[in-house]
Amino acid sequence: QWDNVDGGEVVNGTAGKLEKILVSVRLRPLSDKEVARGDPSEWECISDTTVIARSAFPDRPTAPTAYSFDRVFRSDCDTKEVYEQGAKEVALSVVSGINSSIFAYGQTSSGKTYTMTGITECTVSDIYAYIGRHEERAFVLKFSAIEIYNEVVRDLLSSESTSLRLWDDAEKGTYVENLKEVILRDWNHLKELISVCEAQRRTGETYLNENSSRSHQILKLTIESSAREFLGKDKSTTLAASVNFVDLAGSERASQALSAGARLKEGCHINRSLLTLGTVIRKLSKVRNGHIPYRDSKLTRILQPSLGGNARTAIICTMSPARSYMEQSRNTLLFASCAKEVVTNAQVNVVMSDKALVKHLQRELARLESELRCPATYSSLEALVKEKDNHIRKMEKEIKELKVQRDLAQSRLQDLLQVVGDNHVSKRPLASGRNFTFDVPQPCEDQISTTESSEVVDNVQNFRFQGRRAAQREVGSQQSENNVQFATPLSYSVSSPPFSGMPPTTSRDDVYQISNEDSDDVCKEVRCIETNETEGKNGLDSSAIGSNILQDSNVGASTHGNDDSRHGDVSTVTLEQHLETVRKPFANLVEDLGSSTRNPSRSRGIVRSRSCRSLMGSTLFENLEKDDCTPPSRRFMDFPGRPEGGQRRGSALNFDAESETLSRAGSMLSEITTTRGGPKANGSIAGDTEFTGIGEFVAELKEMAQYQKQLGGQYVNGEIAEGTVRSVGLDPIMDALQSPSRWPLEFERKQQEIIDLWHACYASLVHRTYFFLLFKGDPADSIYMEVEIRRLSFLKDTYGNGGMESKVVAGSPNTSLVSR
Ligand SMILES: Nc1ncnc2c1ncn2[C@@H]1O[C@H](COP(=O)(O)OP(=O)(O)OP(=O)(O)O)[C@@H](O)[C@H]1O
Repeated sequence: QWDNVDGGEVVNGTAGKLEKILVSVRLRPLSDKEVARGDPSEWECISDTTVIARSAFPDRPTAPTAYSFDRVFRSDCDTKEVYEQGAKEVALSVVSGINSSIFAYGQTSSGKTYTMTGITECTVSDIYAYIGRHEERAFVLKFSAIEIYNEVVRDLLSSESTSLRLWDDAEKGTYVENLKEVILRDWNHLKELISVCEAQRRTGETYLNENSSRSHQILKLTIESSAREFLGKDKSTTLAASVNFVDLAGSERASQALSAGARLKEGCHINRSLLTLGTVIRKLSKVRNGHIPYRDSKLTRILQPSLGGNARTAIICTMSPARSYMEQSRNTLLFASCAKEVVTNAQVNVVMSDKALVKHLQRELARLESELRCPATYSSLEALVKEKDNHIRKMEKEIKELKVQRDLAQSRLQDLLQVVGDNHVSKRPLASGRNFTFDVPQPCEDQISTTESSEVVDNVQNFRFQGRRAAQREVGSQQSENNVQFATPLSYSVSSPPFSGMPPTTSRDDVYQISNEDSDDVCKEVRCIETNETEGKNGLDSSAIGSNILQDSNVGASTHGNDDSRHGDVSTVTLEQHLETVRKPFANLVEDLGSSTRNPSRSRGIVRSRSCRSLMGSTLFENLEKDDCTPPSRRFMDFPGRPEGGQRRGSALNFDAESETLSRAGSMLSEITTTRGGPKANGSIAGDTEFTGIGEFVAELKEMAQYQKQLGGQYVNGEIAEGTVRSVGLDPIMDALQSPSRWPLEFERKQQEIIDLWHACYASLVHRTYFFLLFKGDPADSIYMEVEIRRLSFLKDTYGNGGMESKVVAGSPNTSLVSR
């Protein structure tokens, strides 16, 4: 290890080595007194590592009698052997720059001083022998000695009996202030000093020991060594370590030592220090991370490095073999048992010479100065932050511009929609199941492509509908092709919202996706004009708008019919042309509506979706509302403008083929009739009451609830009781139903509520309460169908087919569900 530290620059504090405290037990022979009183030897070393009690402990008969340690020494072992096997290796670590400590622990008169004196002599002897063998190094030995008596620290090399204070230092740890440290000249010099210490140490006569050591004694030998080769040179470093020889005061109980007066006081202090030592050892043996009460006694404060710290430690526990001290001996062995679990972390302590230290510090200073002058890392980080800041500012600016552009585009779009709405007198502006889709730049900011958005304003007016539509014979297919699309590169998904459980669409209405490369369900599609599609062939069918909206229950049978008549040539039409085309049926519709509403007060029209408002702006809806544009469904059914053969083509809904059910994934009129009580309703609810809007339905529902209440019905625990109708708690559900464009987002959350609602409705249906629920047609057609499927499935599972007839009829873009 010398070579390691002298070959050049030395790193201070090399990696330590974890090791357990070396613990051995030494039995002394029976003393003359013990022999005289016939106190038998109760302990026996049965091996080099195990000592046993020959008989059980009087107070604790079940306590173990065998104890094992690193080494146990019989009473006939001399101190040299104890040193060789129980202390030497640890003690001599000091010459390698490693701190070490040798403890003697045991009750009074057990042989601690006897043992420690021998150990100290042996160690010093070996150290000098070592020095003699290593002439290449220059050694400096320093000696100091203290005793801790009644918690007072005293310098044993000083004639003054003043109390020395303890100080804590970040580097040195706890040290004794003004402690005399004598540089040893030679081995004889040390012997003299040890003699002085013995003379100075307080002793007193106790019942157990005529010459009892009443204090804790710590002899400290510090060894510093340097390679002579490097002495006085820059490379010179020094190993410095100390070895402590700790002769503890007796660990006996005061009562046993028959202490009184001054001796009792000593015993209290001794035991306090020993108690703390025991606590520290015990805690260290269990957990190293917890609080260790080193500071509870001066003994443990001073010896802290030797107790779980930077030192190698050996403890020799001495004990009397006499039976009369069995309990004390057992306590000693318990302490030893804990001590052997304690781990220390000793490391080589290297001290640089002043010159080496100065040189090292100079190098460190130069390095730091260099970093300050050329803070490459710092500057690069700073530049990076700056760059990011600029980027963020740029993006914020772009976002701002995009928002302006978006608003502008929306505004223009609304104008356009208004134009459409003005002519779209039909009260089904959101013709579901059919597509006439165009992008609405709704606030999907996170999907706005920066590069694309700049073109929005310029291009938004140049929209064209793109797609193929089937020409309608009835209309004359004056427009053979509609290829109108929004040319704006700012596009949003117009695809139908996906959902599970939906049967595949066999000939789903045209769904034209307009530059929907960023298709996402979050972005909504607004269908305000219908187009029809037949694979590969398209045509403009203005009547299809009406046919989509107005269908009677008989149309269902032809829903999946062939659509050859729709085939037409593909061509491009202008928006104006198309608008003109779509105006016609709506105009007819309005005309028709004007005189046909049976109950005008109930024909307030579709309660529109708030989200649709947000999507489309208020203008269209305002117009629709103003026009009272939701026609009675019967009127829709009777709508004369519906072309022959202009069947809707819907998606398949795999419902019971046995029933009168026609499935389609588009919007449709659904009727559920029941054979359980009440007349069969078809197209309207019993009593010839029609509801043409959800808002109206809700109102009616509430009205019915009130009526039911008046009739004595009651709402019991959220369940439908006979003669009652659930009106409480419907609003949130209805609110959801009125926001179909939000359904793709909220469907998962709302669907159970919706199903619950239907459950309630059907429960009421069973009890002859009639409901009519009008779903507004919307892009969320597929979701309607999902609801439909679930509802029908639910009803079927719950009530069975026998009690219910279901009929799903393609027709109106509204999904009207009539139950009774
Ligand atoms: N291994 C031993 N062989 C022979 N005699 C011993 C041995 N150990 C101790 N003795 C003797 O026992 C007596 C008490 O020993 P010692 O003073 O060392 O005990 P102690 O533990 O230091 O007691 P105290 O704590 O009171 O100072 C001494 O007379 C000592 O010579």
